[in-house]
Amino acid sequence: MGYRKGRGKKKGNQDSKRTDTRTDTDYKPLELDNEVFHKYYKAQNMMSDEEYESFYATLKNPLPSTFRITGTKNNALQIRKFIEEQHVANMQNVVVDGVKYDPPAPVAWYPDQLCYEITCPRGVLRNSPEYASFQKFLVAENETGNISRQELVSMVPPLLMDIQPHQRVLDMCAAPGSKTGQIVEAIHANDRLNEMPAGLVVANDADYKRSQLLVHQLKRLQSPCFMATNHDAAQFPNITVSENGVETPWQFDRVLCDVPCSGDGTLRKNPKVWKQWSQGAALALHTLQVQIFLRGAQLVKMGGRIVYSTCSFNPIENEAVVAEVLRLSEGAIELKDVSDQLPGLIRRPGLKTWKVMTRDNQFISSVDDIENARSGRKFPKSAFPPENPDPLHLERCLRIYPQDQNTGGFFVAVFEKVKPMTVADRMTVAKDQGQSLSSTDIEAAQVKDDTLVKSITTDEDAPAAAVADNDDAATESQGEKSTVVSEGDDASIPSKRTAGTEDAPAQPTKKAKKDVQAKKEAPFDLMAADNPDLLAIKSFYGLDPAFPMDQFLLRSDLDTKNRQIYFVSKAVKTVLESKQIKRLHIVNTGVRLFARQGSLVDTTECAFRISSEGVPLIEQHIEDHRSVHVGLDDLKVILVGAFPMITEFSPETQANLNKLSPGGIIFNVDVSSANLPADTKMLLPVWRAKLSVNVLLNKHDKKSLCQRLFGVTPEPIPAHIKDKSQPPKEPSTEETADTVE
Ligand SMILES: C[S@@+](CC[C@H](N)C(=O)[O-])C[C@H]1O[C@@H](n2cnc3c(N)ncnc32)[C@H](O)[C@@H]1O
Repeated sequence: MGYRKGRGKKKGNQDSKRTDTRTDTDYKPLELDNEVFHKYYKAQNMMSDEEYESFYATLKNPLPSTFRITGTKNNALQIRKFIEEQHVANMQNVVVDGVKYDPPAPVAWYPDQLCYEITCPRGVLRNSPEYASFQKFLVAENETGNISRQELVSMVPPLLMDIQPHQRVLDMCAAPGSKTGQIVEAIHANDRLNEMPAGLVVANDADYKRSQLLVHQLKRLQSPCFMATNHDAAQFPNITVSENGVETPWQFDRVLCDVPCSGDGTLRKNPKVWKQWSQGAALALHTLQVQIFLRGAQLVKMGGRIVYSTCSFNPIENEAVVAEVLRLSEGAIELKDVSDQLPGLIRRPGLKTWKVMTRDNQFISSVDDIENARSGRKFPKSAFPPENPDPLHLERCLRIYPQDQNTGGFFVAVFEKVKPMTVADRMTVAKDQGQSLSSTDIEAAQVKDDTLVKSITTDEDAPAAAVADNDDAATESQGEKSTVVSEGDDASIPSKRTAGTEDAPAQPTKKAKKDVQAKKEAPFDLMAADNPDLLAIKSFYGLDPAFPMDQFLLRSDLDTKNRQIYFVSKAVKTVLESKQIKRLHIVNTGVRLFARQGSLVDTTECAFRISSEGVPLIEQHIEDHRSVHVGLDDLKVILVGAFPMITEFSPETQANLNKLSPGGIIFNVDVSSANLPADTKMLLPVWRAKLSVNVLLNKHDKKSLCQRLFGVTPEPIPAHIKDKSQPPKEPSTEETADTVE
């Protein structure tokens, strides 16, 4: 159901049009209807007339909410068990105002049933104690990263990418990052004790602010394999990387092109699209979509997989783009038949023919039908159906319609690179034959590949595209000529308040081409393995001798006092060592493992503490001589108190703390008696000062944990300590790490 603030009058015949019926003095219901939309899609013959009525009617109903359980499979299965036993079991007979509501249920086609659907309306969530308790659980687990709220159909593209943990993956249009989250999780699916994550996930977006949102979203996953970049995907740069001493063009095992689109598949979630929808939106985006997909096809390795997706029903953004890129790739990529994957997911075949509509709502079958040459440029030739579609196998595309399984709409197509397409591909073939090229030769040859993408030009007069999300004001101001580009998963965009950023601004396609980087990022400099700080850390914490000491980064604009040390995967390191690294606009990479204590560290052997986000990664690789096993009572002391004295802990913990010299330690908390999913591990970074200790969590995490486990709010940090503390300058961390004696 859609609401917008304001004074606008309802248009059209209200008797024949279904509208949202909620009444609220501040809000006017949005009209859930659009005659041109209806005419346009009815004419596409996507389904029978009867089914079409059901399709159209379903679009007016609110969307059920869905979430997936994240993390390694073992952990995820434990959480599922907990949900079933502790929540679903209690929700079998929820009755609100005389109506019985079904409990949340796993989605049958989702692998291992790790995704749940909640169909009851929002009011029930608030008015049923069982649902309210479940909702509280979801909020807490969402914060810790154990679950992720995401629209169901948006989960499909990453699942069809068939990602293996060692692979290199490029997500070309990634913000706000719902699908990137799934990709990162797939890369870490096999994380085991003493095994370093090996893969690489590059999450690119042309919009710098949205890239920052993405980084914020992905932070909770803390992956050393993750890198965010800021480029127009159609011009994603060519760089070479050294692989076993051989200069090799940088390519990926998997590429996702979840391109900007008109977003009418999200109508159930974004009702404002009803009003904004126009036939021109898809036409304005078609060429950019072709460019991005083509560039993605160039960047995928031989034998690699590329997935193209939109949250639009429009064949101009879907099959027409697929047909054009298949034509341009000259047989190098093939549409894959994935009908055996995700059994149970109802999908319909791609269209082989479709109709194009003019601004005055007339259907035309070819560009030649347009008399005016200038408006002809607004109708790219490739937007029309191909003359001979059969060899393309467009039926292998997946169309997901709302009425089939009560979801949003989505389009997905899966491809494999079967023949060389670029110089990079030809080099791979040559490498297999023991030949190699110099980086200068590779670069010269790459110019030819670049020309292909650049030769596909967008219409200079095309209307600007705007990103549609939950911010009504942002989209209402776009006016008639705007094209709505939906990110599909606005549920996962942090609110302005929590994200501390503005919602995404309009995203004009023309501007997006310019690779404008809004802010100059601090460099991501690799540290020498024998850096004195690293050696001090290694010996103090007892780092495993096999730990890769050459994968640490320093963001060198930070002063020495608050120095932050980050860790990256081997694959990220290889990229950072590229001779052309300056071409890549990196927005973020690396997990912060260590941070230098700002002050009062003279008494310690090592001034670096382990950061909270680094604990899960490092704890398997350090000796446990800096670990202290504690129970829930001790946990309460450290969470509730601000800098509790060592004497406030249990006698056993006091004895253990007294054995340790001042410096960073880890509290290994026994949570077996807490009402948490089985096998929950709780490891907290702590600074042990001479007489007191301090948990090194940011104040929001500390408060949330404290409230969740003990139902109380932590004591505030006394003002005289606050003044002395020197929080690190790294964005978004607010650790008050210093202690006083
Ligand atoms: C459909 S949304 C992506 C949603 C995302 N994959 C997810 O699952 O959260 C499309 C994204 O493309 C970005 N975009 C628009 N033009 C672009 C371009 N030329 N190159 C790269 N990204 C672009 C927009 O900023 C927007 O974030």
